[in-house]
Amino acid sequence: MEINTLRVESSLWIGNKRYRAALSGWYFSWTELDKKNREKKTVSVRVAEVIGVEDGRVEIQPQKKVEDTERDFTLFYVKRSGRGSSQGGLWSLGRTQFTCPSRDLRDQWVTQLRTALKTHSPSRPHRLLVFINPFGGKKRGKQIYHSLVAPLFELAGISSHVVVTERANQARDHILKKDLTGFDGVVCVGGDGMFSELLHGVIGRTQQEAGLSEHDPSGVLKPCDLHIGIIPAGSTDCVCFATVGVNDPVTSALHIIIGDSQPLDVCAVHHKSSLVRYSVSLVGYGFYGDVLAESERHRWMGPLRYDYSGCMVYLCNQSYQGTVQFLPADPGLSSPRDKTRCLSGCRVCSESTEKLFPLSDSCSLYSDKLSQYSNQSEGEWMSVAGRFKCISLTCMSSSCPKSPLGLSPSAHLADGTGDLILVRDTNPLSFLTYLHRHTTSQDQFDLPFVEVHRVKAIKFSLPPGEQYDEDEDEEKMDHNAEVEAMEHPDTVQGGHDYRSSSQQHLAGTGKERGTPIKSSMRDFLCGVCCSKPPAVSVWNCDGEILPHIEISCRVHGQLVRLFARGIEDDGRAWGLCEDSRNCKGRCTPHSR
Ligand SMILES: CCCCCCCCCCCCC/C=C/[C@@H](O)[C@H](COP(=O)(O)O)NC(=O)CCCCCCCCCCCCCCC
Ligand SMILES: Nc1ncnc2c1ncn2[C@@H]1O[C@H](COP(=O)(O)OP(=O)(O)O)[C@@H](O)[C@H]1O
Ligand SMILES: [Ca+2]
Repeated sequence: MEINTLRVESSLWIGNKRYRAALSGWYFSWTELDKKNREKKTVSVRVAEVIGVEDGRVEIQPQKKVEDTERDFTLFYVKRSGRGSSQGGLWSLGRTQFTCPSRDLRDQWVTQLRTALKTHSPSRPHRLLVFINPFGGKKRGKQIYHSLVAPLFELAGISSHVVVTERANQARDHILKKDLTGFDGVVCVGGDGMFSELLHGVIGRTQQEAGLSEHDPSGVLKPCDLHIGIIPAGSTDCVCFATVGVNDPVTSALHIIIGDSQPLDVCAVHHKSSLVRYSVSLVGYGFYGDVLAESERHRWMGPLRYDYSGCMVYLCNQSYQGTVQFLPADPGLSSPRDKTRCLSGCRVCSESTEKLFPLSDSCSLYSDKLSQYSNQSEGEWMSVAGRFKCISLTCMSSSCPKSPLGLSPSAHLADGTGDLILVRDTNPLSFLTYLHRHTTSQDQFDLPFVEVHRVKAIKFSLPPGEQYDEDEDEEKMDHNAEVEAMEHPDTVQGGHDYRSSSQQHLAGTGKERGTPIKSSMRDFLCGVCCSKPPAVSVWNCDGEILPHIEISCRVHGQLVRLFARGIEDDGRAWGLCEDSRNCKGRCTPHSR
């Protein structure tokens, strides 16, 4: 073996083929040699993407098997397996078994590789707190974690403390109240609802520890240090899809292991002067609110409940009046219609980091932000009033398997802004065109009844005549929730109501609010033709129904960090662009 400060090199075998292996800088690579020592194919692995180096011949799937042969070592690393297919962004565990000329050389390689790993990958987590929702999605959370994720964590030397939740909000409360010393991150195995619990726990805890109130609508929040990991096992899994590019438990586990870090904008939703919830994907009124409210009654259908409810709500053809005020973001930086995609290492997001946290190092991040806010004039609020099919605010693209490019394909994960999409009342066919464009790469904003604005904050209010006392309405809701619980015990699992308190709160309020909550198809269709159209809808906040209608939202740039790196650009950033017929011109060279 030749070792100098820059390079370690020796001959090795893989099976009966001879290779020259070299560890230099950020890469470990091995090149096949023919009998005349001519170089053939080379494989290179980034040291930062090595998962583990083990003595002997080791397998971890389907079961762990170790054969401690003395001249061998096994390298585990990230392998990009979905290139050029519809699974771009998909990672798997690569494994190569090397045979060295002697045991001594094997020990040297293992030591050198492990040392390089520590040097080039200093921010890997060592200890994680994992929450599994056993009822999320297709109810496979426990199985997914134990069969696919735990063996990878073990291989990478990560110790994890696992909590299988027994009730909604258990994960949030655990993060808010329990001792978290020694944990480098929290991980959820579940859907967007489970992620939202971790989000609320982590943000709440960080503000508590900093002595800050979360309730001031114009207050500054402290960015959170504790990273969040998502192992997708839910219904929509939008946060995972939009930050990783695929919904795959192994890919997400590998991003967690190598300590990837993706900052994420968070929208704080307030009613008057109290915090209602945080959101990262969708704050939606009208169509998406109604779909969620309807879908809660069909939880037993699993992920299909959204398609069923989507069709039902579409048939109802409702629209709602209101006034949306918004604070536009700086148009010089980016626009929701600039046909770019926020990809791993995004320029707009990095430039925003400098704007959000000028001259910052990690210690002064928060105080810098505070002074920046206090020095900054807010800009001018704009206002749009009318009747809408839906109003959506999203801090990121909100791409998901149903909509591979998302609600706002050019939105950014970490630029401190959100995209406000206003879909005015229109005929059912035009609205269907709008919805359908979410499933193709056709521009859903290129329709006369749709407008989109990049914003820092919004406020929603009902028309003066439609306003009502929401507090009085909430009392009605309490009564209706009791009736609902008696009529529909199927939504109650294991003695606990599966829905969160705000969902329970709104259950059965179809008469008051614009949700077609009817118990059967007959009632439903009857409701479509006979009943008076409802005046108000509900807000869907990342899959939770909000207990208020008049709300204000503010985007907090890069408030949390995920174990992710954004979508890697493998030429498929526009989803369908390997197929020029479907691309419809949106696959512009500058977007790649
Ligand atoms: C004609 C096909 C139309 C497809 C329209 C797809 C739009 C998809 C936009 C998705 C935005 C997702 C934002 C994320 C929300 C999640 O946080 C949240 C919670 O997720 P979890 O249950 O995993 O915890 N999910 C949701 O609120 C679900 C929203 C899903 C809405 C899907 C609506 C499907 C609509 C189908 C309409 C069909 C009309 C057909 C008429 C003949
Ligand atoms: N053990 C549990 N029992 C009931 N509800 C739970 C439990 N654990 C988590 N939840 C709640 O279930 C809701 C849905 O979970 P999620 O994992 O997002 O699945 P899905 O994507 O199918 O909605 C979340 O809002 C979460 O708060
Ligand atoms: Ca954003």
